[in-house]
Amino acid sequence: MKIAVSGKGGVGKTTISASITRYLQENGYEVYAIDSDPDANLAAMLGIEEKVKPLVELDEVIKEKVGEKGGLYTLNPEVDDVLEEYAVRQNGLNFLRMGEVKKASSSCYCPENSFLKAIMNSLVFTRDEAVVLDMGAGIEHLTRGTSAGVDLMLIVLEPSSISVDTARTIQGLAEEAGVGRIEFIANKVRSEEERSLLEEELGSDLLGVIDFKEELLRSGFSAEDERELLEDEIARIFQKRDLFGEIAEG
Ligand SMILES: Nc1ncnc2c1ncn2[C@@H]1O[C@H](COP(=O)(O)OP(=O)(O)OP(=O)(O)O)[C@@H](O)[C@H]1O
Repeated sequence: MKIAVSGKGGVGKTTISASITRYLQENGYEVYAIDSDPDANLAAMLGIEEKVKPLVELDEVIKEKVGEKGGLYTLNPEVDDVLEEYAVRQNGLNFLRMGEVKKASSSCYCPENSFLKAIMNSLVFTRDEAVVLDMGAGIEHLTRGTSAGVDLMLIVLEPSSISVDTARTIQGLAEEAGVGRIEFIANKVRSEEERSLLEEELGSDLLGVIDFKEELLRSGFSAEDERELLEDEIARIFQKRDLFGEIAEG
């Protein structure tokens, strides 16, 4: 199962990706958490301190494994040299980092795209494995190639019309790209009024709502504390609707 978390900058994608990663891990999945945003701190939120080799270096290796014409490549957690070299692994969690992509021109995301494409389309995962991809803000990377293999696109938004508009744009691109399921999570909701407006606006596309956590405004919160705060909310959303189970069942 491949899950991508997207949305406008700063809406909470990384915190939500980290919470989902832990939720899935606690529910018995082998999780591959991939940080595709060079500015994000998914590692810190998952309590990972080790340096992780960036996956952009792996582009050639993937091409070699799947062949120039494409093909399938199954990551094997027991023996895989790729995981040994590029992942930090602990108890059912494999943390991978995309790394900084040198942009040849402002519109070229070639190495990142080709790797994302390989990982999303060529890698085969079993029912007990889940990929959680924390996507960078912006929509340039949302092409057919990179999104076609995604089973679930979670679009995070805040209660603002700009954030809702961006979410709808991402939804359109993801639909065009052939993503199987697309769901919205509204984060940082401060009042019943905001909640009702979002419910009205998004209808059945809205999977769940997470309240604004005033605690996070206080200093002294670590990245892990931050994730823990949202983890219960994520558990509540996915206990109400077992989307992961539905996807695994096909
Ligand atoms: N429910 C919430 N209540 C209050 N603050 C929140 C909530 N969720 C996330 N935040 C805060 O919002 C900020 C941005 O969160 P996060 O880094 O997860 O967003 P992002 O979408 O990944 O950002 P970027 O696009 O910059 O990578 C963080 O300071 C985080 O603590």
